[in-house]
Amino acid sequence: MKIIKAENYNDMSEKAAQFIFERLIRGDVKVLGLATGGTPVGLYKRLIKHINDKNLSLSALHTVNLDEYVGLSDEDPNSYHQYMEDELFRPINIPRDQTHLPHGDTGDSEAECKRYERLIQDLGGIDLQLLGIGQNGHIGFNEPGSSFSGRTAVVDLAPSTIEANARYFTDKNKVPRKAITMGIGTIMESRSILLLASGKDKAEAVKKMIEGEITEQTPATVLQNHSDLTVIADKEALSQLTRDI
Ligand SMILES: O=P(O)(O)OC[C@H]1O[C@](O)(CO)[C@@H](O)[C@@H]1O
Repeated sequence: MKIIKAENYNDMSEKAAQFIFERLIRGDVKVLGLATGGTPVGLYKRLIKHINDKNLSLSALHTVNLDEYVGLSDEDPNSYHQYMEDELFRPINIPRDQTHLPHGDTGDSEAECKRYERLIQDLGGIDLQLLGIGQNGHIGFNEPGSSFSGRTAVVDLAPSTIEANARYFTDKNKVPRKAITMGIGTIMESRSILLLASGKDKAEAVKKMIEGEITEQTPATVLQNHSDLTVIADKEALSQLTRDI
């Protein structure tokens, strides 16, 4: 595991944008795994600028997102489809049939999970997967207790996750209770992983992820077993580590 310490959120975002952009330019990343949530917003802003300033062609790139809420259509303003349109896809020139997310409203989520898992395999797997981390140590929407060998599946969201994500919804009662998420087994097969964390709210989860016992009760601890994991986190998120970075 490589840990890169950032001064603050902006510094984390710039370091992460550089990290991804360098690998895109080198052609190392043909399939890029993307994340949603508050954490990567600053990274996406900067990545857009790097891509557009350098006129980098993304014509061969495929992206696969970690998750989507069950019950929301692709057009729903709270869907992760719309988040990705707003935060990354619209401002860059990427073929839309190469940006992939699970669909939340197919009416047959089990079949959708199978389709999405197969798609990832058909693309040849993920070269670089971007992750955030939940305060309870979740990755994607894999909540505490999720199997380390899980594949893309429908999951129930933890009450704390519903609470944390309510800030994006006008009505807290409208936060979906279920999501489709890439499984931990699927995520762990990514050839490289980049995890971002910012702020003291994430410090306990980050400490467990880096120094804690590997347990399904804290999903992110499985990342200790990954052979190519980079963590870019700011000082506050790293503040509970017992060792100095
Ligand atoms: O970046 P945030 O908003 O703190 O969210 C952390 C994690 O929680 C999720 O948003 C899911 O609740 C993940 O997608 C994200 O990685």
